[in-house]
Amino acid sequence: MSITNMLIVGFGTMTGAMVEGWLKAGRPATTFTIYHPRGKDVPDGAQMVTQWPAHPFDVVLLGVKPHMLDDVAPGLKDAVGPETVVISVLAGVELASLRDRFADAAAIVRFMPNLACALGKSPNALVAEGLSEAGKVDITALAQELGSAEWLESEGDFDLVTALAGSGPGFTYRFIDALAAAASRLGLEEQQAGRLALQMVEGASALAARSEFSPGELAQRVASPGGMTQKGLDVLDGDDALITLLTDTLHSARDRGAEMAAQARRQG
Ligand SMILES: NC(=O)C1=CN([C@@H]2O[C@H](COP(=O)(O)OP(=O)(O)OC[C@H]3O[C@@H](n4cnc5c(N)ncnc54)[C@H](OP(=O)(O)O)[C@@H]3O)[C@@H](O)[C@H]2O)C=CC1
Ligand SMILES: O=C(O)[C@@H]1CCC=N1
Repeated sequence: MSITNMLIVGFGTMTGAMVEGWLKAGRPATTFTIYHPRGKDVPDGAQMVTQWPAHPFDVVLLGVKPHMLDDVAPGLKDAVGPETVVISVLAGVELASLRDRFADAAAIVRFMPNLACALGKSPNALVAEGLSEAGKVDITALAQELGSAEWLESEGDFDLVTALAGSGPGFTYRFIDALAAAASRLGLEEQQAGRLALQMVEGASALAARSEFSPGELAQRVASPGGMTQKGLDVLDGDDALITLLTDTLHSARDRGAEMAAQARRQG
């Protein structure tokens, strides 16, 4: 298979970032047809349609909110043909639930990106059923244009991976704000605390991404024995405080994925 046309249903924050990334990676805008019942602005060269297409596409990308799956699935009966790969970024919605709605599709792919797609820096988790070897090559290329392609052997960990890599930016932004708020509580001017926290995280993550050292080793390189950093790390590490907090965070997000999966199963 080779992907020359893609229908996008649900062109919002997430799929908008994906298209931005694909365009930056050099995919032609003419690849993209975007369906919205009331129309909306799309990138130059992409096509906007307000009626359901009457012909099949290479790829149909689902980007509506998970609870809206059944609002759009019936309209896709002609757009999803026997050669079509359906890609879903819907959190929690399982392959089997998607297959229930798109019985004719060649393959179903769950694709979990994050908003860094727009910069080509999203870690993209993937799991599929029905995908040929050639299809896997094409979908891997699509994912790599937005960052990386992390194929999972099975769907069992998909909600956990979603919590880590899909929701993760939300948790990271909260961490940045919390650092700034903490500095502000301790007396630093609020705006300055915000700037320092954000630039610190940007530099630290860029360094970790290209360093020969692991994050743990880098932390040791920052912490002079008996110095300031070690005193702070002792707070984060004591009683596994940070790990416990993040385990609870991922656990809660993952469980919500399971609830959403159950809702999509019930509707099918
Ligand atoms: N945001 C994120 O970081 C991530 C989101 N996701 C997944 O992406 C999906 C979308 O989330 P997100 O982009 O944040 O949400 P948005 O609300 O930004 O996007 C959803 C889009 O769907 C459109 N829409 C609503 N009804 C229809 C319809 N009947 N036909 C066509 N389009 C319609 C909405 O248009 P309108 O506003 O006009 O109603 C909106 O633009 C979710 O399933 C989520 O789980 C996955 C990973 C990360
Ligand atoms: O919050 C959500 O449900 C989606 C999944 C990952 C990011 N946003």
